[in-house]
Amino acid sequence: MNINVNVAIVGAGISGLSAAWELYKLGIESLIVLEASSRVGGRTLNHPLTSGGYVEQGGTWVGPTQTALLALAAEMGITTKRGKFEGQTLYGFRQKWTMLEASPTLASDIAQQDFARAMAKFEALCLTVPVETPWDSPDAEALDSITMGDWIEQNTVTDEAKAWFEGCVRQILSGDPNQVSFLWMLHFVHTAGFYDLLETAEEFCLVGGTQQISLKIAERLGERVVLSAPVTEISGYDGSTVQLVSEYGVIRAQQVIVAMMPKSIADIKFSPPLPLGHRQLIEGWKTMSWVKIHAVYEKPFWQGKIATGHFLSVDTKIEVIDISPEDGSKGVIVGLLAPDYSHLAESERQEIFLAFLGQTFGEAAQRPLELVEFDWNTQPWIGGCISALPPGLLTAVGSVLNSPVGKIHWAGTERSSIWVNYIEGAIRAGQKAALDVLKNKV
Ligand SMILES: Cc1cc2nc3c(=O)[nH]c(=O)nc-3n(C[C@H](O)[C@H](O)[C@H](O)COP(=O)(O)OP(=O)(O)OC[C@H]3O[C@@H](n4cnc5c(N)ncnc54)[C@H](O)[C@@H]3O)c2cc1C
Repeated sequence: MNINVNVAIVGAGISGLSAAWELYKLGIESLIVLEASSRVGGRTLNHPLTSGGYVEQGGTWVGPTQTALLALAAEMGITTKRGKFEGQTLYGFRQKWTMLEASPTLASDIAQQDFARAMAKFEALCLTVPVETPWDSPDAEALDSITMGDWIEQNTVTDEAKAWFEGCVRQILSGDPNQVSFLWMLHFVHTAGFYDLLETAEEFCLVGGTQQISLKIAERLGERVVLSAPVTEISGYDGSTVQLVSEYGVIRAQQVIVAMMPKSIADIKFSPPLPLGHRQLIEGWKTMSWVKIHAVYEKPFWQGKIATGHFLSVDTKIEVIDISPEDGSKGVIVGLLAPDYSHLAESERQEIFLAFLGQTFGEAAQRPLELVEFDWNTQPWIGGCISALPPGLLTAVGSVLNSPVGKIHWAGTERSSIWVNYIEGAIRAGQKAALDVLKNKV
């Protein structure tokens, strides 16, 4: 099949679909969205429960400053609900659970003071990194020459503060602080505002799940969204018409938006080859992800008996959060397990997880009605939750991140300068790419 369109979009995650929806509303009806997998939503995915309802395997939470996401959800008629049960996070290190003090004083435990001092220094440094051009930061090269793990090591004195800091970073990164550039990490956090704001990113969920946004946009775009159509080749982007090859057929487009996890772009053959900087950047990304497990119970029997619904163990690299519905109609705990657990057999992983639930929520938590797990580390076409850069790349070639190459524009959450790596960033990057396409006069 041969198809001619004004704009072709590669990837029907929330970024690609936001781009398509923006273009459609602005009068560009000649467009196609090509998606490799058999569903839309990418890193957002609902899973129906046998006991009724659903859980979210991917991106779930929404924060009050994520205004593009809240606006798009409202436009699609989707409302919000409570994100999780109240209670502060307990950090576990060497078998001891600790609540981190917001403002420790000189009378506080030495480790609490150590942690707070390091966090204040980290936040102050975050603010020096421009969100649009992190490579222009003062001392950019020095900051990009070390890992986040190196910086924690150099800036904490006590074992506890070091472990808690690593735990905090692993929580937002879903991976190892020793693999990512310190400059990249500062930029990541600054695009959300500052560290404390990251905690507010779990304030709400969407009723029906975040995948609803993509499903509803796809419904409105109808046949313009084509599933099971991986793009394998993009050619002629330096001329007047771009040609995209997919199992669906050959598509000729005036402009293209590639809205995928950057690492996956390496699977597409470009003719002519992309410029060197773009290739180095695409190949350099690291992808990382938790294994996400939901345990479902008849009732949240632990509520009222324990101090909090949120435990983050630095020792085991497991985090568990009570996300039971507010009306108490069932109990639901979500577990986020570090990528290290991806290599274990499912039964072994679940045994460890259930034992952990028993220790934190009480012995009965070892007997859920249903246990549902999803490992993003092993998914085709996506292969992770977060894309991160190792030391050196952001200063060497980061400046090409958002530059179009001929008729190709880039989207996907990694291209955003606000809430990068979150759904908010994905929507903003999609909407920006749509406007860039329009500026280039379709
Ligand atoms: C476990 C987990 C928990 C998360 N938690 C949160 C959270 O609570 N809050 C939050 O805001 N964010 C969260 N995120 C992150 C959020 O889900 C992502 O930032 C966002 O969904 C990314 O959207 P995207 O459109 O940029 O990319 P993607 O969703 O990755 O979309 C890219 C699409 O491109 C497709 N594709 C790949 N290759 C090709 C090809 N060759 N041809 C055609 N199509 C192709 C893919 O199949 C995919 O559908 C989480 C993610 C995960 C995995």
